Amino acid sequence: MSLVGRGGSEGTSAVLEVWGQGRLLRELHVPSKQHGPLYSDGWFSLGPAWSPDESRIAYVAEEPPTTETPKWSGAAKTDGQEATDALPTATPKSWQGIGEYQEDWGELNTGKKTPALFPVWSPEGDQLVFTAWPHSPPNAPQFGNRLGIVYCMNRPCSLFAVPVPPSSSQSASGEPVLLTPGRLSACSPRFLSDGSKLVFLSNEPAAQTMTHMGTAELLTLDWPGALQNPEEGSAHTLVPVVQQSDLEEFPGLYPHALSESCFAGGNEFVLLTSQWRSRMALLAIDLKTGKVQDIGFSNQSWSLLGAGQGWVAAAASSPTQPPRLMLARLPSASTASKHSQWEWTALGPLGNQTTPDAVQSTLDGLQWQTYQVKAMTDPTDMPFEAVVVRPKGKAALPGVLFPHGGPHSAFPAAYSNLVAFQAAQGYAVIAVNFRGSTGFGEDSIQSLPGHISVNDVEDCIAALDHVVAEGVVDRDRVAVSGGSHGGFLTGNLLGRHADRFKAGLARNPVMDLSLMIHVSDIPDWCYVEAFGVQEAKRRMAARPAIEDLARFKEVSPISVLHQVKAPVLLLLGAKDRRVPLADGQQYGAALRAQGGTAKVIVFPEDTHALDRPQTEFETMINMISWLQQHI
Ligand SMILES: CC(=O)N[C@@H](C)C(=O)N[C@@H](C)C(=O)O
Repeated sequence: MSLVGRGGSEGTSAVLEVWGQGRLLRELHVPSKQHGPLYSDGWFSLGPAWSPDESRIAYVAEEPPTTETPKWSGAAKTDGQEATDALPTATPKSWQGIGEYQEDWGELNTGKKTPALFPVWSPEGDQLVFTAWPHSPPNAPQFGNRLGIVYCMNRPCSLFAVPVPPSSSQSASGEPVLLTPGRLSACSPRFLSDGSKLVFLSNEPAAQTMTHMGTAELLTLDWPGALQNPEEGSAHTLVPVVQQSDLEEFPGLYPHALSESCFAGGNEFVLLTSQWRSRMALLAIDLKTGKVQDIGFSNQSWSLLGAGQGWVAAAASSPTQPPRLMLARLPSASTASKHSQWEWTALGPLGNQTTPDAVQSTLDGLQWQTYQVKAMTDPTDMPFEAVVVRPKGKAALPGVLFPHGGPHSAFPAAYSNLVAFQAAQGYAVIAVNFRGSTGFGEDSIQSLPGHISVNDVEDCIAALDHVVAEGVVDRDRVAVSGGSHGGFLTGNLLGRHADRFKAGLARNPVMDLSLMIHVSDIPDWCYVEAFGVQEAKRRMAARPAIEDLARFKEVSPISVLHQVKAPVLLLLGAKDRRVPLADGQQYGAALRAQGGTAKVIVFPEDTHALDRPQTEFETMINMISWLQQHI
């Protein structure tokens, strides 16, 4: 039977639908006094889950809101008066106050306050295993607020098991057991089908260093041994952190989570999608040896959809090919270690939507290539890459330099509407995976904090010089475009290399860290990236020192605004809690005040990603028109 959870209407906080035999079999209405809204956001929960015998359901929901009736003890006492107890009549009975402000989990998690459970059922159905995030992270005790969690794998988290109470009982029985002592990070618990092991991910380097993303580890715990004897060091590391790797070598793991159905070949493999240099790779990891196989075609980016009943389903795409549904029969245990045994069949476009002929012929007219670029600042021995998408042909084209956000993320050579659209309009889009991007080893990630506005900026220039020298891009017709930290790079490139760019396009850009630090849901990010890991740990404070603000200013685009010559388009989300609206607005106003050209568009309902369908459309139209006007 399958389960669907949805929000309830008046009086109920959730409805759980039980489906079977192609119809709705049962609806369970949960009264709103029981708990708040149901979670199925893919971070705190994937939605409701059956116990192994399908007799019980576990899910994550918001705790009921706390309300408080204000207390008042009558008039203030004057000198010489005897203290009296609060007057019972002084407490209003007919209404409730709103209670103390409760923090939530920041950008994209507005209103989510106390979920902190992501349960999976133990194989016997007698325990729930879950990930818990402490509300005040032990690696950043200096901040008085809860810190944002989206795109932040550095938030400490642990695995716990809690005994499931008997059906007759209303409350949990027994204390939760910490399964991962001694670790700052453990998440995504998944049981092997035979119940012998718990497989999980750890983002230990990110949690230790505070960089928002890092190289992950894959680990196992014996079950139920881990429950009976949870000791530091009892987890077995299957895939360790990779510090650095050569071009053809495995560069480490960068998954966001393990998928719900991630095991293949009985208990032979765990499957996951991970950044591999400038590509998303589909990996099969041998659960006995930890050997990692890249099982997709290397000219595509992959995304695992699920595995089960002898099959693996995945989506594969490239910058010039929208995602296609791919299916492979799971190889038998004896042949699975040979790469050639993974034979994929393309079933057609994902979502069953055929690509219209006009779109297909436009895409057929595009080409893409990944370039290896040499760094010009220290450390020069670290690899980085640029993916160029452009119309077919030999002529040098007007270029759009396109650095990604994060900064510890990457542009994978996968399909992107925005990039394909700009290439289809005659531009060469140069997506730069500068040093510090994910997918190139932990040393590369750690090389950037403390050097932002220098190394990331100079890598973008080196990538641009490289493709100009290759004859791909016309040096005199270049724009720079990016979002968030990519917007930070856009602003810095426009100011620090003003003669190189004819236009700038920035989406929710970080233009002034000394402004952002006070209002963002990730103030720690400003310290780590501006000062570097060690110095950031020494300085971090909820109330930054004057010298800290000076450094934030120094690395920020706002400090080189006076050198900007290009017109700048700013696309901003009014509900962005990561890089608040004021950051882009201040930049636009200051650019105009010095006689420059700024066009500012504010999307009133948008958050950081600017990804609501109409916003995406308007963003693309405005960007292309800006490019056509100015380069
Ligand atoms: C960690 C983080 O959110 N950093 C922002 C400044 C940023 O660049 N965000 C990325 C993820 C983005 O592309 O929006």
